[in-house]
Amino acid sequence: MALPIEDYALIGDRGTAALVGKDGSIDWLCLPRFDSPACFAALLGTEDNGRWLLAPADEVESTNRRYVDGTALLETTFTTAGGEVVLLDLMPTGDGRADVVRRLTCMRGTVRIRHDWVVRTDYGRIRPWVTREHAHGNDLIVAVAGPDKLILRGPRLPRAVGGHHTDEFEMSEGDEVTFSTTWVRSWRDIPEPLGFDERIAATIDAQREWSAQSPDDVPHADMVRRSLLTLLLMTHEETGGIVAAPTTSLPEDFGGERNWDYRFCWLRDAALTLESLLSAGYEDEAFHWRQWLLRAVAGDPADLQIMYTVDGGRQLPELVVEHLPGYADSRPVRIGNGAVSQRQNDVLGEVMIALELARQAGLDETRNSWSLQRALVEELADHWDEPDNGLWEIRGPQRHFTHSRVMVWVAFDRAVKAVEDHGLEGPVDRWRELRDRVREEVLDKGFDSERSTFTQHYDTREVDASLLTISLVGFLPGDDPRVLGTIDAITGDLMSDGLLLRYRTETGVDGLAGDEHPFLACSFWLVSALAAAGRRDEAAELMDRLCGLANDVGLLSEEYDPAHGRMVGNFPQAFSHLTLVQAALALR
Ligand SMILES: OC[C@H]1O[C@H](O[C@H]2O[C@H](CO)[C@@H](O)[C@H](O)[C@H]2O)[C@H](O)[C@@H](O)[C@@H]1O
Repeated sequence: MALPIEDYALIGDRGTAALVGKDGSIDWLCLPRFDSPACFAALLGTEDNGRWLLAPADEVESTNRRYVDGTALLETTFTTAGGEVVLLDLMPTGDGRADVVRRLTCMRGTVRIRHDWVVRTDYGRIRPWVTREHAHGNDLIVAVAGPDKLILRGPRLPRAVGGHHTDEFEMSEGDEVTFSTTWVRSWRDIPEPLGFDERIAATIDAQREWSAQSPDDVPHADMVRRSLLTLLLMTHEETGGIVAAPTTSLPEDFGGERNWDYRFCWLRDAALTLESLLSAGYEDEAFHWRQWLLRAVAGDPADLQIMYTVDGGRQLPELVVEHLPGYADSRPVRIGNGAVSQRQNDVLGEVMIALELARQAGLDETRNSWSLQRALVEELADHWDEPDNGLWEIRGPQRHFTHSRVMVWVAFDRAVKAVEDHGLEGPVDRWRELRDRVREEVLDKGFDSERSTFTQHYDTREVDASLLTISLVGFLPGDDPRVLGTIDAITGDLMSDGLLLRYRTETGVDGLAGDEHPFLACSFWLVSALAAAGRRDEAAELMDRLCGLANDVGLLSEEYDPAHGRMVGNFPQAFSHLTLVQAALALR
């Protein structure tokens, strides 16, 4: 059975990423890309759905984990009655290969190690054909199934027992062994072995150099650095696509149906990620992502999707993986995401904010990049008053969500600014007129003057935590009485054990059964909104609490269950980490 979500840590090579458990088992890995089928899928099933374990065979007295400073290399220290062994896990970056490297070093005494290599391709369903071979001067194990070939290398190879490859061996103080699993397309030759020391050193150097730019003058600077590195791991190096999370179907409600696939590039999540990276001083990523965006949305602006595959593809149909029981029995396990065909009117606003920040950071518009933005704004100008599914991607009826309407205002506002402040060309009078019209409409229809709060949509008196962004995007000042009233209404209605829910599911607005837990990004937005309102002490106090919810290696999932002190939902989630960075910057 899978571990609690918080007992996993992330390693990755910016092509894909793996979850490594505190018990030394890699329980989730999709190869070669974030959205490829998993070949280790024990996270959503059992060991028989694929995993790679390296850990003491004897009882472990204590386990300590940390990332090697300034990097995403994971070090797990296991202490047993007999001694201590350190497991280093990484996926080397920058070489275009797909390898997982695991190095065990015995620091003290004697430790017996258990090795279990279980490859199951196609999301844990297919047992590959496994053979022992000899190539490049070494024995190795090769697992082949359909398009996939996985190669296990190491000084001591496990033997086939009941569909697993297992082994036990003893390590004494000073001993070191390094194993690797390499993925290639099944029709390719077995690649050269890695120079482990050189690849480990190069990966450390590259990640340290990148993370050294992370701001030090912010509260929780270590968490900010870890968040930025985590966002980097979710940015596909070759294409520039940014995934919302590297997992699918970690439940929002244990045992429930709220299980979604996040291994795709949402324009919203990616634009917000970019906004955080730019605000923290990372500018190179902006160019890369803008190129991804230009390719992904190229074509008729009417065909704009709210999410794409990592390479900008448009097909991600939502399917159910029947053979996986799901994390903590939470069915269905889904791949693909039906929200792809939704109308979400906020998305262009988020994209325009990110691109405005990129301009401010000195990234010049090319003829192509501006004409695309202009075409998208024009498309919105023709459809700006249509109802939508909102940023929470509700599966109930479409509505005029106030947050979406505010973000429509943002899209026109940033388009106007592009003309006024950056000298770009466009029908600015039309955009200005629409901007002002939608603003009046929001203030009229999206505000409940009796309660002195903005509302979730135009036909309700309910609130929604997304309304906290109203001041953050510049629609109203942070200390405007309507913003302050909204903060109070949201904290009054949506607080659960000191953390914010997105909205009240009891109203049935989202069209789903079951309930959910506080959504961490909303509480980070509250930190930013309180800071903008001048309530810095409250903001700082909440920020301290939120940072304290991260697991032992600084990672956050999508939601948190305060009653049981457990992480919930896909993990780690870009939304949580990017709003953490924004909140820390708001408190700078
Ligand atoms: O809550 C129902 C919806 O949950 C997912 O959407 C959430 O995650 C997205 C990716 O991080 C984020 O952009 C969105 O704002 C969140 O609500 C899921 O992708 C949807 O299919 C689902 O309806």
